[in-house]
Amino acid sequence: MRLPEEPAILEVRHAVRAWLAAHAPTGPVTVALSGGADSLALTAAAVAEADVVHAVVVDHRLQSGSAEVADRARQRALTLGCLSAEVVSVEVQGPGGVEAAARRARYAALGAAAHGRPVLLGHTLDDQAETVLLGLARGSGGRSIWGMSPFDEPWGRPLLGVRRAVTRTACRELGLDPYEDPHNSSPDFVRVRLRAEVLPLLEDVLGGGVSAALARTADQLREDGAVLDVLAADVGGDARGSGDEGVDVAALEPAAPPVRRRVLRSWLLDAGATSLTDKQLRAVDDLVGRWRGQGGVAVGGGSPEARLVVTRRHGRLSVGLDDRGRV
Ligand SMILES: Nc1ncnc2c1ncn2[C@@H]1O[C@H](COP(=O)(O)OP(=O)(O)OP(=O)(O)O)[C@@H](O)[C@H]1O
Repeated sequence: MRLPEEPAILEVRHAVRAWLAAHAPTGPVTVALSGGADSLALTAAAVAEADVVHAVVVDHRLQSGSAEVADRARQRALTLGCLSAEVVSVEVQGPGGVEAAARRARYAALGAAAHGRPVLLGHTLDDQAETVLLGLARGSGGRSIWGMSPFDEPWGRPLLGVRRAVTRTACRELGLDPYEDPHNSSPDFVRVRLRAEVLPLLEDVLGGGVSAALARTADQLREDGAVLDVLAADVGGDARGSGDEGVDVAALEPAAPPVRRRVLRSWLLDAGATSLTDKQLRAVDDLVGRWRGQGGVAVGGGSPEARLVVTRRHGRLSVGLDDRGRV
């Protein structure tokens, strides 16, 4: 299908072209197509810009008629010029609520269907702004306000600089009527209320440009954070030794606290810690940077009978299970 030379679809194409040049200059790509405006515009632009495009549509089977919605998206992908288009049905189950379970199932299915190709997702600048605001408000650590990365292999997000309104206009220019997921307008979802109520209010009070500013801030923080990650990988290589030998305090202590906490965080996650809080991480770091012979620090993880505890002995930190009464 030949695309019209209209401003919105040209903007989407430009974004996809720039992404391909930076991350996947040759070869086929997979597009994750929900049938919504963002991924429809993305698919059309990808077909125009990439060598070969395969589309994958995930049917979560959570609403009646979902198979028809998925099949319509599949046919659209073929009409737009994708070389192949398949629907993958998934079983949505497991912990953490339906939304989280659907996301897990979706990413697993998309990853499996991609056969090693980059998978392009239709997240826009507005999605990025919502993600950053959510992370900021929940206070779940610096990393949560980095937002989404343009390329986190295999996941590619070419539209992070494109407004949602542009993808909608692009669909109109293409004569496509995108699927409107009823969840996207249900006030039961925090993200929907952020989109419909909070961000417009912030834009009004602060005089506009809030979404773009949030997205820009995320980009800057992600770049800064990546530098700290590299430093932490270096220090961690010296301090952690091999296997479960624990952490050598002398190798870790000279590093700056944010670097130390990164090393400790990845060590603890590898050791099975879960839901690590900033408070716990700082208490573990105190065993390094503010040592005064204090006792062990319990962190999330372990089992109902025994908790995971970090202790310092003979210049090394170690982590192990301790029964609940002891520390
Ligand atoms: N059912 C689906 N099938 C294929 N791809 C999908 C599907 N749903 C979403 N996607 C892909 O994910 C992108 C983001 O979708 P959406 O914003 O609805 O998901 P989200 O749950 O907010 O994202 P995330 O899962 O990263 O939090 C879409 O533009 C599309 O590329």
